[in-house]
Amino acid sequence: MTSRSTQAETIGDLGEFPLISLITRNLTLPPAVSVGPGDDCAAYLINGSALTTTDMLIEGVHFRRSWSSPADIGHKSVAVNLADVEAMGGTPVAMVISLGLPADLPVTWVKEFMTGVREEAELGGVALVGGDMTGARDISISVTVIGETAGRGPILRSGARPGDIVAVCGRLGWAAAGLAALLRGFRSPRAAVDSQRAPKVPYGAGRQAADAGATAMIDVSDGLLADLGHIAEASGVAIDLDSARFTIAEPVQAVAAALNADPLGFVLGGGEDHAMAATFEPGKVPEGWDVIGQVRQINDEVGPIVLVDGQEWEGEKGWTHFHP
Ligand SMILES: Nc1ncnc2c1ncn2[C@@H]1O[C@H](COP(=O)(O)OP(=O)(O)OP(=O)(O)O)[C@@H](O)[C@H]1O
Ligand SMILES: Cc1ncc(C[n+]2csc(CCOP(=O)(O)O)c2C)c(N)n1
Ligand SMILES: [Mg+2]
Ligand SMILES: [Mg+2]
Ligand SMILES: [Mg+2]
Repeated sequence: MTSRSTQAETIGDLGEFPLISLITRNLTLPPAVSVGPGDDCAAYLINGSALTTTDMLIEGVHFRRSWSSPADIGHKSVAVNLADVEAMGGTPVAMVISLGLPADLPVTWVKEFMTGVREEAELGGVALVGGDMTGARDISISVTVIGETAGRGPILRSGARPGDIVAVCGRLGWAAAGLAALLRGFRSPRAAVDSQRAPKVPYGAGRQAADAGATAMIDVSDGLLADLGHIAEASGVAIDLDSARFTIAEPVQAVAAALNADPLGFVLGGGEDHAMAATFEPGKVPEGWDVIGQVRQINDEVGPIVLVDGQEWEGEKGWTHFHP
C-alpha cells in the first residue's frame, strides 16, 4: 500500500483501486474457484444444477448507520442472500458484492463492513469472488450469490399440495420486534434489536428440508403470511395456520408488552429473520422444524389464500416496498 492509502481516512482520500485492494486482499478461495477478484470475471466450477440470486440493501430502507454497526450491515448483506439459496435447498458457491459508497465514508467503515461480510460468508460457506464499486449519495449494497443443488432439483414455491404440513425453522418476529424498538428510539431488548441488525439464518435447514423431501420452500424476508402467500399462489393452494402452534420468543413478547401490541402480529407479519418456511408430506417434517399449519384445497371462489385459524388475518401480512 502507498503512504496515501495508509494515511487515508475517508474512501475519497483512499481512491477506488486501493479500496478494492483493501476489500479483496487475503481472500481464501475454495478449489472450485479458479479465478477470484482481480480479472474481468471470476471463474469457478458448478457441479450440479446452478442457482443465482441477488438482493440489495439500501441505506435508509434496509438499515440505518445510526442503528447498525458496519459489521452488522456486512453480516446482513450476505445473510439475506444466502437465505435465498438455502430456501431452494441449495449450497452456496460464489458471491459478488457491488457497493455504492459516499466519498466521505470512513475507510474504517468499509474495513468493518468487510469483517461482517467475511464472517457471514464463512458461516454460510461462500467465497467472495468479485464485485463492483461506484460513488453514491447513500450506501447501497447489492449482493449476488451463485449456488448449486448438487444434481437434485431445487425446492420451488410451487410444489405444495393439499394435505401437506406447513413447518418453519428459525426465528419469527424477532427482527420486526427489534425494528419496532429501534423506530421508537430504544436499543433493547438486545436480542430482538440484534436480530434486526443482522439475522440468524438457520444455515443447513434448507438442505435438511430438501433431504426430507420438502414439497415447497421459501425464506421469510417480508413476513410469514406474505411469504407463505407466495407458496399459496405458486402452488394454487390454501394454507391454514394454527395460532396455538406458535411459541412466541421472550424478546418478541417483551417488545409487544412495552408497545401494547399483539406479539402474534410480529410473528405473522414481521420479516427479516429469514427463517425457512416449507411444506412436507405428513410424517416427513424434519427434526428441529416446528409444525405451524396445513395445506388445504383452494375454495374456487376465494383462490389461493393464507388463513390463521380459518380466518383471514386482519393485521399486516408483510413488508412491501413503495408504499407511502
Ligand atoms: N428487477 C428484477 N428483474 C428480474 N427479476 C426480478 C427483479 N426483481 C425481482 N425479480 C424476481 O422476482 C422474484 C421475487 O423477488 P423477491 O425479491 O421478492 O424475492 P426474494 O429475494 O425471495 O424476497 P426478498 O427480496 O424480500 O428477500 C425473484 O425470482 C426475483 O429474481
Ligand atoms: C431503516 C429501516 N426501515 C425499515 C426496515 C424494514 N424493512 C426494510 S426492507 C424489509 C423487507 C425485506 O426487504 P427486501 O424485500 O428488499 O429484501 C423490511 C422489513 C429496515 N430494515 N430498516
Ligand atoms: Mg429479493
Ligand atoms: Mg426469498
Ligand atoms: Mg431475498
